[in-house]
Amino acid sequence: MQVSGLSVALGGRPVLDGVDLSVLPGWTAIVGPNGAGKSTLLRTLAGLQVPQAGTVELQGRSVHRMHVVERARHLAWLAQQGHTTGELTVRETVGLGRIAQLGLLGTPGPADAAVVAQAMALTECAEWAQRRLQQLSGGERQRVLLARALATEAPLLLLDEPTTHLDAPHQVALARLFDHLARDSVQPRSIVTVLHDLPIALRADRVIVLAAGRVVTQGAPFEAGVRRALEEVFQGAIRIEVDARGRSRVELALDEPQA
Ligand SMILES: Nc1ncnc2c1ncn2[C@@H]1O[C@H](COP(=O)(O)OP(=O)(O)OP(=O)(O)O)[C@@H](O)[C@H]1O
Repeated sequence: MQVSGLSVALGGRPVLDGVDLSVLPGWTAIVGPNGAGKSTLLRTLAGLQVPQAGTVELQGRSVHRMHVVERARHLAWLAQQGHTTGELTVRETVGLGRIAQLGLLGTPGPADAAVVAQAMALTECAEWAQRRLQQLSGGERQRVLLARALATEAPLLLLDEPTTHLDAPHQVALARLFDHLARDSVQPRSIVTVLHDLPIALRADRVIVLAAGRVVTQGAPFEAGVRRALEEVFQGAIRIEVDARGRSRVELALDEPQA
């Protein structure tokens, strides 16, 4: 995906200001302070927010000009407050993801059921297949909505705060799942996540630091420029160090006096 000169204004205020970036294969984490424009950027990449200027292209075509079902075949989007119909069961909800491949009128067959079952297994929600969404906790619902996104088989996943509501083991499992999906030998996916959770974000292949509607920097989490940009945009409230294995480790600067 190629993004050029993207500018978005909401309520008469500029929210994104000339954003240029390329979504490369692998896992990309978008991070930055509250109000930086992260969700707006993701919505615009997903074709849901029309920009005042600039383009978002997938394989040379504007996502904003694609028909909604065609777009769903190319990319899956998970909202920060994911929309669900509480009356549906988990299996039915995940099954909705198949509309991306079948269209609105298609009839799912055994191959579709297998994709749905695999998506539920990957996010560990298969054991609730018959339960209704309204009977699930926030974290459980989040995993079902992620399974719905996986069931689309779209090669690009745009996920807004996918770790929200998840307990620590499931956050870790999700980071491993993103690694696994990005490196799958049969069906590798590009994954873009908006994340406040910096320890998870720093496990991504690539980090985009956004502040005040602009890309401050982008690169691998171990790059000094990325670490410096993060410490700066978060105003010294975090410290990032690189460990012996070359991994970036983040810590809240709880014991240091704030300037
Ligand atoms: N519908 C809207 N009308 C006017 N302003 C909006 C609207 N939606 C968002 N904004 C403003 O746009 C800016 C960016 O919002 P956005 O949700 O993209 O930020 P974010 O980086 O995802 O923030 P957070 O980390 O708090 O989720 C904020 O200042 C927000 O108040």
